[in-house]
Amino acid sequence: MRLVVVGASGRMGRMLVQAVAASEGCTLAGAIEREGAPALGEDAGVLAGLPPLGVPVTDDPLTAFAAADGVLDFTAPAATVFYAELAAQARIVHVVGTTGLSPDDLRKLDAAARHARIVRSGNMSLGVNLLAGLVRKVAATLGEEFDIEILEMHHRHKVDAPSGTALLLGEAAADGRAVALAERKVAVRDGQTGPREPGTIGFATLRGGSVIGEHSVIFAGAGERLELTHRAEDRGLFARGAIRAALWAQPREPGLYGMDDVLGL
Ligand SMILES: NC(=O)c1ccc[n+]([C@@H]2O[C@H](COP(=O)([O-])OP(=O)(O)OC[C@H]3O[C@@H](n4cnc5c(N)ncnc54)[C@H](O)[C@@H]3O)[C@@H](O)[C@H]2O)c1
Ligand SMILES: O=C(O)C1=N[C@H](C(=O)O)CCC1
Repeated sequence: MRLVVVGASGRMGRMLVQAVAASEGCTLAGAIEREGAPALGEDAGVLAGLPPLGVPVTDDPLTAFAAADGVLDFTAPAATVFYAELAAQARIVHVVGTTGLSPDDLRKLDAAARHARIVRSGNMSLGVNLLAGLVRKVAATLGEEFDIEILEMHHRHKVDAPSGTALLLGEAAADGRAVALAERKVAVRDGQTGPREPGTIGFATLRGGSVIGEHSVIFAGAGERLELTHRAEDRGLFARGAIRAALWAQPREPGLYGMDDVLGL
């Protein structure tokens, strides 16, 4: 499968280039960065700490997409919406790892998925997607007498909160309780908040250092507390998940898929 990495000089972009180079059956068909990015013109392999791959980083996605079967996109919301339209026009697979998308951005991805095969997930790891299934089940089993709180920590460079993973886990909890997350979500507490409103799903965000990604879903009841935790130890995990998603999506019909589809969960 010929894959283009957009955001090729980012933390995830470099991991994706490494993972494509290491994946049998995959070749790096292009490496794209934003206009003016310092990495333009550099070899994508060298940027990723590999020997040269003969693929220079460019800001010309049209040419790259025309010669590709799929695009791996861990960039920023506006860029992802733009690439979704291009990928749909080129009829290639679009794997979206970007988080922090607004409801309007998500509507645009839905529209693009009428023509494109899009796989989007706030977390491409097997562990987190398994955890989401467990959270759904525990939330359904325990009921509202257990308060649900989602705690996450990431590195100091992360720009969105709550994390895409925290929101994915929140959706799973809400789903387990057959409620809408948008109506139950409490993402900020400050000052005289009053007591906790029953049935809400709380989010707490920590940022610092080089933490790759840690998430705990806490079910706090009267006299006991259940905590389910995932710790990512290597960004390569997300990159390998993205390649798995691209290979899975290649023979599918246009549509918007999740990692649960890819992993058969
Ligand atoms: N879903 C997952 O499993 C998962 C895992 C890790 C990170 N992420 C998400 O991936 C995104 C990127 O994370 P990161 O740590 O690599 O960030 P980063 O800032 O290191 O990298 C983002 C890269 O995208 C580039 N970029 C921005 N606009 C662009 C455009 N229009 N065209 C091409 N490139 C563009 C930036 O220049 C940068 O190099 C974030 O939203 C993060 O939350 C998701
Ligand atoms: O480093 C990041 O940024 C990560 N983003 C995803 C999220 O928002 O959950 C996945 C974990 C790493």
